[in-house]
Amino acid sequence: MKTAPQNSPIVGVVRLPHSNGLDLPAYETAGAAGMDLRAAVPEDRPLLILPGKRALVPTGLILEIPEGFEGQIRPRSGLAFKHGITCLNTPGTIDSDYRGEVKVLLVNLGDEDFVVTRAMRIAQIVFAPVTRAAIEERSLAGSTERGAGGFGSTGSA
Ligand SMILES: O=c1ccn([C@H]2C[C@H](O)[C@@H](COP(=O)(O)OP(=O)(O)OP(=O)(O)O)O2)c(=O)[nH]1
Ligand SMILES: [Mg+2]
Repeated sequence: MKTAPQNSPIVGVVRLPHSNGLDLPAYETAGAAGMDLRAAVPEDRPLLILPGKRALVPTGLILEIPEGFEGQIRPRSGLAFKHGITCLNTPGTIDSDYRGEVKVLLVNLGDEDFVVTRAMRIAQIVFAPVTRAAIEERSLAGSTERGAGGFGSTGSA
């Protein structure tokens, strides 16, 4: 089953010309959390990412995410495991009011050159509800058992 349940939020997709011919994001399996995103680089101009370098990869897509949701751009574990390719800013945040092209910031943490070819599945996007909080300034923080302890204060084992 590649379709979503009936009550799922509807995300609009607008294609930019350079995504013509590419599959739209879709869940690959019935229980997949993320939809894979494809690289909209030109067929005849693949993108080379040298070891230690980063690149902003176009998807050719504008998303219209409903208010109250966000898109999280996450790495694909296969690319990370096999090639050391991950998203530098993971999880990348796609705001519901963003109307620019979704881009994926890849970094090559491996030892070898990595070539991004057209239609390659480079990352995945997870849609998630967002809670927007209100900030209230206070003069003192209430006391807790943890207090100011952090960064390993409870021990390492
Ligand atoms: O991996 C990403 C992360 C962000 N964006 C787009 C969508 C997002 O809504 C916008 C802003 O992202 P973010 O808030 O993370 O970046 P910023 O550095 O704070 O930029 P801005 O000042 O535009 O908010 O950039 C992407 O296309 N890919
Ligand atoms: Mg921002």
